[in-house]
Amino acid sequence: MKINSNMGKVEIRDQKQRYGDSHRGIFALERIEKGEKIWYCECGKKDACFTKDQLLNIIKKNPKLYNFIWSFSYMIDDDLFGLSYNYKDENTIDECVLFNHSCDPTCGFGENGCGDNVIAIRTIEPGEELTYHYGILETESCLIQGLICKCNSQNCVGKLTFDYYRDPVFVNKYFEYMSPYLKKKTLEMNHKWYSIKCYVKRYIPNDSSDDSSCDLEDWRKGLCSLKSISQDELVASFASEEHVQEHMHYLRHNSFDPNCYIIGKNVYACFDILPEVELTVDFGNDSNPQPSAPIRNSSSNDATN
Ligand SMILES: C[S@@+](CC[C@H](N)C(=O)[O-])C[C@H]1O[C@@H](n2cnc3c(N)ncnc32)[C@H](O)[C@@H]1O
Repeated sequence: MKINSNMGKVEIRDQKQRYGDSHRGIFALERIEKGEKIWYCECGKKDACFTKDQLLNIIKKNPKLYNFIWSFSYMIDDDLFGLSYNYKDENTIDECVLFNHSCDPTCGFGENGCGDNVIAIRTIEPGEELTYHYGILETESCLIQGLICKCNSQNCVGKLTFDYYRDPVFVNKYFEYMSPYLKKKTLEMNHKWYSIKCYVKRYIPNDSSDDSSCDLEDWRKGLCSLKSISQDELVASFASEEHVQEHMHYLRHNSFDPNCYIIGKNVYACFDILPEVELTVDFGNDSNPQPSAPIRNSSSNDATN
């Protein structure tokens, strides 16, 4: 198998005993020093990109692609996933997609993020597996949310929740090794955050095809529930009321039957909301939307996740 490593210090080994049928992993053949560049990867530059809905539509039409898409798509932005152009043939561009996750990883992304290189974050001895923490690449709305980790490390968390970029201890340890997207998400936490119950979704225009890598940046973005949200539960919170103004364009105006309301810098649910429902607020005046603050009893709301 072709190795796109700069050193020939690594090889691909069978890992079906740990992860299941047809799983592989990347292993060190020689000692690799902390900070060494291990892998030059072209995926970020060459892969196609899709929204989650597009990926799910592709799988619906072609269920045999389920495992491939689940394993080899990765987040590059809000509701945007990179995937090999050759996905229909279940081929990847680069073997860098064979890095497995570990809760005690040996690698991270180098200077230019996952689109460029993977580096050693500590000394790696011959025979050790090369892994990175998937929390430096994925968020709560990734496809592999809830993956049961089999890394076997002492600090393995078991179920992977992918909200690690919200955790200051994790960020302190891994920020420099995160993908550009996760770095951006982490920095956004200083002025806004959406709770782990919702995510920024890209709404596909009705006339666009499922599997084209078209100009996704132009698609309308909206805040969407990821899980069930209970009445009066906190949905999103911002650093200040000023920041609500800055980011509220993600919340769609709905004067008839909004499912959320805003008090100060916080957004709450008007009633129980099911997963995959767009979150809306009555901003009052459409032409100059202002956060509305219907009188609600918010005493039971907690401004934490
Ligand atoms: C990017 S692939 C990694 C390469 C994969 N082992 C293979 O050979 O196809 C990601 C997939 O590998 C598996 N995987 C990687 N790390 C894992 C871990 N720590 N625990 C359980 N499964 C893992 C999961 O199935 C995951 O969706």
